[in-house]
Amino acid sequence: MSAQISFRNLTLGYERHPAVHHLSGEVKQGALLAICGANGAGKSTLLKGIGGALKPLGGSIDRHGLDPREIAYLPQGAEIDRSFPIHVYDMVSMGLWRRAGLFGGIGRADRTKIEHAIAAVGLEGFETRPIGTLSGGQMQRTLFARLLLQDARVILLDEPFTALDAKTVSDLVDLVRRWHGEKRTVIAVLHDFDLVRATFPETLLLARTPVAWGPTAEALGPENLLKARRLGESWRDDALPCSDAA
Ligand SMILES: Nc1ncnc2c1ncn2[C@@H]1O[C@H](COP(=O)(O)OP(=O)(O)OP(=O)(O)O)[C@@H](O)[C@H]1O
Repeated sequence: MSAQISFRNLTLGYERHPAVHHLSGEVKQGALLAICGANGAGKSTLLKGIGGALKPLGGSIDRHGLDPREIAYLPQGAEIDRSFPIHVYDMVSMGLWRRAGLFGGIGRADRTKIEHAIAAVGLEGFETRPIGTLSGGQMQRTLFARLLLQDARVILLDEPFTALDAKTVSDLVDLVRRWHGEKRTVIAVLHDFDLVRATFPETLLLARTPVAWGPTAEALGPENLLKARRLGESWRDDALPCSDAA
């Protein structure tokens, strides 16, 4: 498989303070990659960099000509405004916006796609529910239905299964497996190592710098986890990029 996303000595951060640095490597087309690491390790920052919301402070990200519309991004739950007055059906239909355009209108074929996506996540009957009244699991199912409609080549998921019950996790993991079977590239930030070991063949263990990147069993081996923990004890949020600190 050829490279979908390549990193070359990448530094990402905020106000010139790096949150991810010295990351080099490539994500192959069709990869199913977990990003693991402690709180503050730079995982969400890296997803934002891949999605293009954050520009590198140093080094580069090469998306190999991928149209930005081909990248779908599911942020952490806390970043989603549930007070926005919108129904499940309309929220899911937003998955079509990038392709149809905001004022493109929704035709009969699109309505069928929306209905299928809602059915695929088990939310039939919830179409007219305001999203503010959904449980956490129902909301996450709604967001996965929106991702289904986005039909993107690359899917970025930030802690997609946090605070969900076992049935919901199992249903949503099935969708991730389906995307993988369709040769889409899926990159997910996850804290549940058992889930990662069972589902994700490849893992990047991050502690601001990459600790390990490869087959999950090796990347999450005891030595790497210990190294990641040690690195985590020495982080400073006011650190400068290495080029400035030298
Ligand atoms: N918008 C921002 N402005 C300034 N600093 C930020 C911003 N977002 C994140 N950071 C900092 O960057 C560092 C990495 O944060 P990031 O959210 O990428 O970590 P994470 O590995 O995803 O953590 P968690 O597991 O807690 O979600 C942290 O020190 C965080 O405080």
